[in-house]
Amino acid sequence: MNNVGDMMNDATDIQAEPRADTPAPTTDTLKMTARNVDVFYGAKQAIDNVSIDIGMENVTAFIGPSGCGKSTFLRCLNRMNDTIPIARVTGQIELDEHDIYDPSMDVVQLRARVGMVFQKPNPFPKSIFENVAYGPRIHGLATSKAELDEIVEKSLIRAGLFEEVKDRLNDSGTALSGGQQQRLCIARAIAVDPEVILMDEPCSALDPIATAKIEELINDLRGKYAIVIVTHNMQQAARVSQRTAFFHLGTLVEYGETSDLFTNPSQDRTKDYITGRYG
Ligand SMILES: Nc1ncnc2c1ncn2[C@@H]1O[C@H](COP(=O)(O)OP(=O)(O)OP(=O)(O)O)[C@@H](O)[C@H]1O
Repeated sequence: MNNVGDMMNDATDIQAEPRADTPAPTTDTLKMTARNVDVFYGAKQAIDNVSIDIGMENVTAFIGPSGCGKSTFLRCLNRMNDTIPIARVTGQIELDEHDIYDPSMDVVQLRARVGMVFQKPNPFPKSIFENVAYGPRIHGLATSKAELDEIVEKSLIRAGLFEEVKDRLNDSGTALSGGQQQRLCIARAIAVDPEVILMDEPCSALDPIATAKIEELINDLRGKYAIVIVTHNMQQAARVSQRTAFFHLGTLVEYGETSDLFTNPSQDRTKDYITGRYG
């Protein structure tokens, strides 16, 4: 299925699944779980009692109107909110059943295991090679130059960029096109061997062709990493994800199979959103 319209047509083929009330992706290997998560910025509450399970095999999309808390919640999953002084997170979030907010958790390691790709491509002002080599080097993943070269090449191949840059690895990463820069950022995340990749509107700064390439890449990476993507674009959620979580006003309204949520939402608020009544 390629778009929401196709889904509507194919609605009769879709298997019924447990719905919003359960946070569990029933057929996936569980990778991350969040329970009763609240996030406050100072006195303002941005996330209210969110519980969700993130599976390994499927891409999970977070959708919802602007300001509903999608990015805030995404950033909880690798403690990126720690970098915002007024942000306070309560509740429990586990990665492979280990509490990521436990004081013994090494946040640098956590962010290698749970990598992040941002809205605006943000390569370091260094060469293409160095952008990818930096993480493996600081995490001690290569014992020789040959090993480091191999990691860089493999990561660029996996990010679908190698063919375009193999003859100019010493050129600056910032000289690439926006779409190439975003794939470089994905290669950078991949290079430290993550288990989860969080993507915060990774295509919002890209043109349609670059967007299509990133979506194709997400499909290729599915199953190799648990992938969570925040997107404003419902067609994109339908194209790349198998699970969708709909957020509204800081709450998780509904979470289920993407095909199910778009064709047969269980909540009125989800229905209003996907039919364009607000947002
Ligand atoms: N650093 C911050 N300091 C204070 N408030 C913040 C901060 N970041 C987000 N917020 C507030 O938290 C709420 C949720 O914002 P968030 O960016 O998570 O929503 P979103 O659904 O990702 O929105 P968008 O789709 O527009 O990116 C909003 O009211 C926002 O103003």
